[in-house]
Amino acid sequence: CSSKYVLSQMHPMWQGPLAVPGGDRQSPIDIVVRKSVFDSKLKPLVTNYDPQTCQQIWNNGYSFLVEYDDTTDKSTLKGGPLQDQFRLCQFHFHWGESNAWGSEHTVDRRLFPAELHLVHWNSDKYSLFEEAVMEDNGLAVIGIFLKVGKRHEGLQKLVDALPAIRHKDSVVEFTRFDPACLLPANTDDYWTYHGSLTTPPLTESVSWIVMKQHIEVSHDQLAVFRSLLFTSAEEDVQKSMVNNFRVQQSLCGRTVRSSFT
Ligand SMILES: NS(O)(O)c1ccc(OCc2cn(-c3ccccc3)nn2)cc1
Ligand SMILES: [Zn+2]
Repeated sequence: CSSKYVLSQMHPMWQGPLAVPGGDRQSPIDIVVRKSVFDSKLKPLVTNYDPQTCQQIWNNGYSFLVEYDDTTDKSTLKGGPLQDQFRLCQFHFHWGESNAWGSEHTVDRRLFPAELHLVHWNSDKYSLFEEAVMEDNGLAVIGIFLKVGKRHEGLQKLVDALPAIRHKDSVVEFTRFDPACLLPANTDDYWTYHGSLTTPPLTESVSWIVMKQHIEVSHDQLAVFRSLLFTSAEEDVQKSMVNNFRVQQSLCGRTVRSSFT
């Protein structure tokens, strides 16, 4: 980007750096459909998730994370735009205080009420997430838009666990959850671009894969997300965990490719 610093309009709740030195591939972005470039070399995504690797669910003060055992290649992502094999380490969501907004990416400026991120790291090249997160081809994140509609049966097990992790830093055991149930029916159609983490440390290490097809969850299921708190049990002022999204960042000349015409 022309400016040396990309001012990230950090949400008030963030302590992170206000400016990212030399940030020219920051996320999220607005996906301008008619400017995306079809790439026939983009393959279908290949996910292989083992529900037995699901370990815990916790509130990290930004979102709630479902964490997977990533010490072996049991839950993996490959194909799509990726050259290497990536291991699933966690998934989490971003959402608004109302159904009118909440997603991080937008499509032709359209906002969705929430967005799911499935976070994977390059296990062909690195041995730990913490290592991969600093490298430019270290991570692959699948972004899936949520719309309010019919109840998502697979999501309910996760929704039922949320009251137990209302406060920041609370964690409960969470097992045998198959993240494949959160994927849309069609995973062949996606946009992909090189970007960054959308929360600190905002490192520019992510191959983003944003699904064209959304999933549906019920109003009540999304309302339980909003019952979570940014704050820990000891704090005297409790703040609802809502609007935990970053605003769109400049494209800085990047091309968004599409796997479909
Ligand atoms: N929202 S998003 O999908 O873009 C997304 C995905 C993953 C994120 O991880 C932050 C993080 C970094 N580290 C870390 C720990 C030790 C050393 C280095 C880094 N731990 N968690 C943030 C945002
Ligand atoms: Zn995220």
